[in-house]
Amino acid sequence: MAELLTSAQMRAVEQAAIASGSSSGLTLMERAGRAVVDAVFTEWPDLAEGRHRAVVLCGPGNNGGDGFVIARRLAVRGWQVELFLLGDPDKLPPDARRMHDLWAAMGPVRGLAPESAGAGARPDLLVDALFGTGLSRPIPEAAVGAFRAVRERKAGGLRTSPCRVVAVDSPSGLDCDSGEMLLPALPQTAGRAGDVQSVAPAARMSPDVPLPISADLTVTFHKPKLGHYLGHPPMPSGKLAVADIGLADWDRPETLASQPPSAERVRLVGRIQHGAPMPGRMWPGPLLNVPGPGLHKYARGHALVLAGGPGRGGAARLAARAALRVGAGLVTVACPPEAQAENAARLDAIMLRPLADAEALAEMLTDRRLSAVCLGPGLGVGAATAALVAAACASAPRAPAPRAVVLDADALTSFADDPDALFADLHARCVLTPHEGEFARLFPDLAAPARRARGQSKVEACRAAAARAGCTVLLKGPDTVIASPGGAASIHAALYDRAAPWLGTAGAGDVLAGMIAGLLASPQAFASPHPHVEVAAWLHVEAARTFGPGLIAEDLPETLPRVFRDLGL
Ligand SMILES: NC(=O)C1=CN([C@@H]2O[C@H](COP(=O)(O)OP(=O)(O)OC[C@H]3O[C@@H](n4cnc5c(N)ncnc54)[C@H](OP(=O)(O)O)[C@@H]3O)[C@@H](O)[C@H]2O)[C@@H](O)CC1
Ligand SMILES: [K+]
Repeated sequence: MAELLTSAQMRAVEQAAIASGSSSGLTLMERAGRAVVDAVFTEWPDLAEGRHRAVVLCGPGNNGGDGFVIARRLAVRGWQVELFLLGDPDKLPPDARRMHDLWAAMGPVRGLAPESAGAGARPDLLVDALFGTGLSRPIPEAAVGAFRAVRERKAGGLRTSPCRVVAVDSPSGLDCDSGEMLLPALPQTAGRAGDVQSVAPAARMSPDVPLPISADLTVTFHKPKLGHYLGHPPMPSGKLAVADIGLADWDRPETLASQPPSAERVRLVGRIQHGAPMPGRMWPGPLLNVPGPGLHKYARGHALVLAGGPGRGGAARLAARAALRVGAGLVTVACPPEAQAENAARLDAIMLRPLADAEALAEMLTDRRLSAVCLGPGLGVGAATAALVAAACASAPRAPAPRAVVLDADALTSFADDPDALFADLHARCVLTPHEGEFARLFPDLAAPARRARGQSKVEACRAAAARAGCTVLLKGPDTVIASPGGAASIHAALYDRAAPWLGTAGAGDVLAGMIAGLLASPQAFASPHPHVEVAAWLHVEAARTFGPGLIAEDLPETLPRVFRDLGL
């Protein structure tokens, strides 16, 4: 479970190292530049041999300082390096100025402008050292223009090799806290492939708009930043490499993957901790609802999944199947009496009970062995569903822990007119699993357009939603965010080498709700649902990736046994 840092947290670690006297800013900058060059050669071994051509674009801060180090190190290897600086050398911060001077003794520093940057033959490598963690507003148009001008240079002579782009710390324009691209409004251009059609001021509003600045490889330092993992593909960072620049001793210890996360640091859900994959018995093993030797099925909990009327039971059956496969000892589907025949024909290991209304649910939930309830998928939008939600939440037994309640789909939308009525029902063992549309109905002021306009990230918005709701909220997307009322937050990113595009299929969300319910049904589950929700998000994507192309929602629960075997469980 890797940690993700905000720009401010990264600066604090850097400052702690410098204040200790163990490292100077100059040393860190030298290590950062060296790490980028090493990462380039690892990624593109053909560049490690022989002499090549590079264009280095340097910005007005320490990101630019790293660029001067890279230029010097490439030139020392015999590369032909052109360097352009945005801004006045006399205004560079001291460490960057020192690196500027070292480079200036080796080669020219040219002012950055699209015209000058566009002249010359296509380089083998474009180094984007314009802006990093210090970005505070949309980048200047000249920076975007110069970047594009270099990229569009024509190949010289017989060369046909591509221009690879490496970004130092982040592709310039990426807000390292929110993942938004802070770009200037650019003029509409005439429909050529790769052209910018429209870029809203200050933000890339749609994943369909091509990015004027992006990288093939981004090399960030010490730990990834939140912004690298927030957003939709294609990710402007391209591929992400994290370079050790000797700051580990000045950082705090990470929370254990098997424990709820702390409120201070956002964590990236996954098996990687301290740069290496954890064995399955360390994570997610301890958070799974697995059979112990000699344990009764009730020791793994009993999940109840509510289903809608005739012809609408498929979503609940998917959720129920997922709850059973993920480890609940027993799963019961409760449906309106008129849908009983349909469900009976489709269920075997999953039990079935008729359920007329909210009053009947309250009565059913006097059975304390029902340790988790999942409701929403296919339930229908309206007052009847809202009443079922109230009954499910109100009947939480106090001991040993309140019953877990997972609310998805129609259970959320039924409160679109009165979200406060939902929040009044919820307790700390509830989990809401909205997609962006459902989230917008419950938290209109935290929805994507509103939060972007305020410069608020998806993580901050989800934290605010969890605090308001008083329970854990999982906000779906390729960059799923999980937040709990105390401020704990995680990102599960189905991005980069964990992309799972075939997960965009009908019913996949119902399966996720069922997986969460199945894990939380365990009497051994933590009081905080957060770490179990993290595991469910991970298993969901892992099952999709394990199954691969052609996936439909039914395949997700059926792939879980293979995922568990692959984990060595
Ligand atoms: N932390 C570490 O451990 C290490 C950090 N290192 C490196 O330092 C980088 C962070 O450096 P940084 O703090 O100087 O910020 P950086 O991204 O260069 O930009 C700041 C400059 O840009 C300016 N500026 C901002 N936005 C602007 C805009 N839209 N348009 C125009 N100007 C704008 C801003 O000006 P101001 O806002 O003050 O007016 C300021 O001059 C980090 O990403 C990494 O590469 C490594 O060397 C070693 C280890
Ligand atoms: K950069």
